[in-house]
Amino acid sequence: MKTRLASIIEKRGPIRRIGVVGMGYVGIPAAALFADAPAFEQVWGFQRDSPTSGYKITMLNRGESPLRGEEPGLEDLLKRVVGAGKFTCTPDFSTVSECDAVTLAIQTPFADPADLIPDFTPLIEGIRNVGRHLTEGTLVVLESTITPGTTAGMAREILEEESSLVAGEDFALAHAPERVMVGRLLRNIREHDRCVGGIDDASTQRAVELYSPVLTTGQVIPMTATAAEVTKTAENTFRDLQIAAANQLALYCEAMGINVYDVRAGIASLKGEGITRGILWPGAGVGGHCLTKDTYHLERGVRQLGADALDWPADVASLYVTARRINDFMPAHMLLLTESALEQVGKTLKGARIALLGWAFINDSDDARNTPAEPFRTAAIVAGAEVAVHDPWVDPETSPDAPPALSHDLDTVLGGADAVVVFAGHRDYRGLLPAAVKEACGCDHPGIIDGRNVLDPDPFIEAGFAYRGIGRGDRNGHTLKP
Ligand SMILES: NC(=O)C1=CN([C@@H]2O[C@H](COP(=O)(O)OP(=O)(O)OC[C@H]3O[C@@H](n4cnc5c(N)ncnc54)[C@H](O)[C@@H]3O)[C@@H](O)[C@H]2O)C=CC1
Ligand SMILES: CC(=O)N[C@@H]1[C@@H](OP(=O)(O)OP(=O)(O)OC[C@H]2O[C@@H](n3ccc(=O)[nH]c3=O)[C@H](O)[C@@H]2O)O[C@H](C(=O)O)[C@@H](O)[C@@H]1O
Repeated sequence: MKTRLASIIEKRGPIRRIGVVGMGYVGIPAAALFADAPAFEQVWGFQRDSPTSGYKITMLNRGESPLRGEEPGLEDLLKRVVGAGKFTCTPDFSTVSECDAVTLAIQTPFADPADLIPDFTPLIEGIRNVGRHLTEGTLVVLESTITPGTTAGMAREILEEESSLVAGEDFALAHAPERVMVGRLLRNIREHDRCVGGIDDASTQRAVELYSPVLTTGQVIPMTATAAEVTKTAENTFRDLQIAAANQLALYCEAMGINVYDVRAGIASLKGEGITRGILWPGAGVGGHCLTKDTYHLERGVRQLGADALDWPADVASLYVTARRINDFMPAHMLLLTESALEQVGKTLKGARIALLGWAFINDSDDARNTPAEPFRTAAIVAGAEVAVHDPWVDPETSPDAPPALSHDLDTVLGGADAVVVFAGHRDYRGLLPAAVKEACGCDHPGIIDGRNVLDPDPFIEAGFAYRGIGRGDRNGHTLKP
């Protein structure tokens, strides 16, 4: 028996006209790829004309990308689809009434990182605007990373309230999370498998029809909307968990006086017969706007959807939240290593000048969102140190996350430093030479603290540095060379 919705969709025919709400890192490449697919005839990018992002509308209608950083292929693709008249950006939501499908890729930050409650205000505004112009048979897809239960809960309620239509009967509703990484947005959308979940089968099938034409090697994986929400938040939760396991092992190896990278190589050598130990890399901490929040979306989801049904051992904390605490501890450990190196040369954090190398949260990138270098810098200043920051990738003028006095001049930042602390594994730091660093610092025994295993300790120790490294229990207790 065909459902009412399936009949309405059949009468409406194939998806031809698409709306994408939110012209950001996710929405722009998604809209451009929809516009480039022969299956579709028109795509609108709905971008609110806000003081911080309204400028994107004009740029996009000129075929220019407003995104920072290199995105291979994006500018050419935008010029092609804008030139062909297949993509238009607009702040006018009334055009939603012409769309067969509308996706929402709006940011979902935390109002205050301390309470880890998501700020859904922008998303709610977007959902409301879509609801106001929603027509029968339209598919609505949430792409933002959201707390499990949001699509079938809050989003459904708002859309129904604004449209006076019923989800699952008059319109289709689904969640299709994005798995892109900045710097490879187009490739990731085309090649990653895409989890797609509707609130019912007809919604799921309609969403499969929407995403299939833009995938090249990726496959569509159909499931329910809530399962898709859990998939997205859990895959980042598991990555954060794996990193925390590597960080815990690094702390143990430091305490036992051994080299964690030897242990890591040993563990990773166990392969074959389906046995793999995907051990990730320990480091100075976990940043970004995904791994730092998605665990808490998952935790909130199980509390909202399954609190009464959850069977869990008494007085045992969530493994996932514990992993977050371990990763968030790493900047404090970096400060302890810095203090230890300074003590070895008769200095204290108080009054010391620290050269912090690498502000971005990820190697060779300008993205500094939630960088672990921030809590380190704050704690070092509270302890009485002066901190100079170097990062050749982060633009002090345009990056919203740049610290005060960030410099691109390494010698200036190193000048007078009592300790040099590597926080991001930028390729720029892999070639640091002890003699040059020592000359720039201008003291006999600088401290060198390696948070990303980019330096070979021995040449620095031989040159008289007080070396410390994450997981380098085999070197952290070295004697100071003259
Ligand atoms: N950036 C990334 O690498 C990834 C992001 N995600 C998720 O995708 C979602 C979007 O993230 P980004 O694209 O990075 O955010 P973004 O901040 O780059 O883009 C969001 C855009 O939506 C616009 N916007 C906000 N409220 C609006 C409204 N009511 N109406 C119309 N436009 C509105 C903003 O002005 C902005 O241009 C988030 O939930 C994020 O967690 C998921 C995977 C990867
Ligand atoms: C499961 C997964 O791989 N999720 C990816 C993740 O990308 P993200 O941009 O957050 O970068 P990331 O490589 O996870 O790094 C996050 C942080 O973790 C640190 N990190 C990473 C790997 C590692 O072995 N050790 C480590 O300390 C990095 O230095 C960085 O500070 O989150 C993205 C997202 O959800 O936006 C997602 O699209 C990406 O595919």
